[in-house]
Amino acid sequence: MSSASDALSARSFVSRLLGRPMVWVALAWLLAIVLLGAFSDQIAPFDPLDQDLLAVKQWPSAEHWLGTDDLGRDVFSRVVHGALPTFAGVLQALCVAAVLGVGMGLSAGYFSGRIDALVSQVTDLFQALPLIVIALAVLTVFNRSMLAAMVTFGVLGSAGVARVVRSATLSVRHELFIEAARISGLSDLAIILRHVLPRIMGPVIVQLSLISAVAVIVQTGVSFLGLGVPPPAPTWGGGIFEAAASLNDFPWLLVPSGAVVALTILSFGLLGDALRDTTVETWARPTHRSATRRQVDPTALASMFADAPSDAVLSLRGLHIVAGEGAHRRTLVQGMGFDLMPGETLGLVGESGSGKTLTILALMGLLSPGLRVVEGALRLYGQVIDLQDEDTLRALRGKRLSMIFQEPMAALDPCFTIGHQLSEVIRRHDPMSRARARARAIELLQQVKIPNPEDVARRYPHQISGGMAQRVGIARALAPNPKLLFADEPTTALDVTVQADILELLRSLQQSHGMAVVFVTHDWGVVADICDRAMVLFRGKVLETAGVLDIFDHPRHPYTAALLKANPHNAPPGQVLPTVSETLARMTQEEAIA
Ligand SMILES: Nc1ncnc2c1ncn2[C@@H]1O[C@H](COP(=O)(O)OP(=O)(O)OP(=O)(O)O)[C@@H](O)[C@H]1O
Repeated sequence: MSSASDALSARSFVSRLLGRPMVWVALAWLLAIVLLGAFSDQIAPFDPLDQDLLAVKQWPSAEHWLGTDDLGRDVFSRVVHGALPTFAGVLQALCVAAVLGVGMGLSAGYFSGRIDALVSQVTDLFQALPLIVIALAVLTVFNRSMLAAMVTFGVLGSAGVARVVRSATLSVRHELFIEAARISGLSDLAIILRHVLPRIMGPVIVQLSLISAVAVIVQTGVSFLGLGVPPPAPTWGGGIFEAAASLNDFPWLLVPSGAVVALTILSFGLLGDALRDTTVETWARPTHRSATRRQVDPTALASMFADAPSDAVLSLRGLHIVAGEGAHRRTLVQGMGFDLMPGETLGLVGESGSGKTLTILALMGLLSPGLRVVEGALRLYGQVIDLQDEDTLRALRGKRLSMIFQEPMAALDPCFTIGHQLSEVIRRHDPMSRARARARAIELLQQVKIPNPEDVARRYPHQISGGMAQRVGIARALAPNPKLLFADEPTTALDVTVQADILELLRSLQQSHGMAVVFVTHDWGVVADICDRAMVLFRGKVLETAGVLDIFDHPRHPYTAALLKANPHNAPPGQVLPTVSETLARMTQEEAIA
């Protein structure tokens, strides 16, 4: 699932980036300059070194498009010939900064400990050194070698890249898929190249585009000081240096070389900004689905609930969720609908991938980027809501709709104590003093039967067990006193002995709070234990909905019967449990024989 959404995010990243007109302008300029430089011999009308002392300091004309300089050389030809050395210098600095910075940052972030300390000291040192003074010293020692100056700049600039890469690596290093790759025996190098590097490319590209802009400035600055490539070779910085000498009597000379330098720096800067903004929009924020949604007629929406019981807490109709666009579009949930009565627990049952989680995430307005609701409406306590309207769903989240997650730690921020996190939720929904919120947090911890709640409130999430974390997750979900709770397999990640306790807790809390609950599970034992009705899903569609006793005794759909037969709770000891597909195939054969 994560790789699919990553691919979708990458596609949406590129389309968002190219959707910015300034990116096209910047790319067009940089590409034009690179092409001019690459084909300078063919494009430049004159030899950049050819002097014509009878035509010095001329204004632009049909013969000399950008005029001539103080030695009568064609300015356009010199600018065009100066492009390639400039870009070659940028490339040299970029390669050094990228290899060194990414290498140091990845090692520091991934291995931590002594390597991290060493890299920190090296980057501190690089950042403390005065760039221009070092560059001048290098140019003196290496006889005005621009390559040496650019390599030096790349080395010193790598410190900034290393810092960005280090912090990005630290944030992905402890993700589960990295641990899983480690356990599966992948070498550190393979993990870094295959799993870490692709995840941190966004900030790395942004940083490198900014380094390119600074490389142009450094290169031009060095040439301007007369320490770069010696005259009469054409360089942009050299052009500015020569123009400065004629500033009083022929100021035009400053315009061509000054403009190309300024526009190139501006283009790298614009590209860097656009990359940063697009990275933030695509990966850090859910997509702007609500901004582009089509307007739905409120009467048409309301008419979707003509058959819904009037006293239902929540009614869902016609939910369609899709992933991808055009030829890549896949329908994941199709025409989903149900009614939930006050105080009722409805179980959503189905195999993995049947659309259970997506359904409740859509109801919370929490679908991840790349997924979208194309149709569907919700009626919540009489209020009809278009499910594409994420703003309205966001306002309901927490207050009226609450959720317990499958992974207990998912709802908890590792940086804050349990008490702080609960108080924060309480105060967001009901403004009150910190002391009162803390007392209410302790009360909630008592309600979810956490022993010694004062002590637990002072602990951080990593200092409590998985079962306790799930109790805290439940307390957090209950904090705003919701009347409707979504529970996404809240016991799956827990030890079996703890599972029963959590189920018991949920049942008693549901009764005491009078909440209606939608319970996602693939465990028939849980359905029997806690649900009033069950709804069976298959490939994003509802196959049947019935009371729990009914569904166990008289499943109407063959798939439900097959799913029940695959229930390990019913397995006769010593016999192999039939799979759902085996049972379905046998049923089809028996039907054919009959
Ligand atoms: N972000 C996504 N991008 C593309 N496809 C997705 C995305 N999220 C989920 N899917 C697909 O949608 C389908 C339904 O996923 P969902 O998570 O709702 O399944 P589920 O029934 O909750 O399964 P499980 O019991 O394993 O959690 C699956 O085929 C899944 O691969």
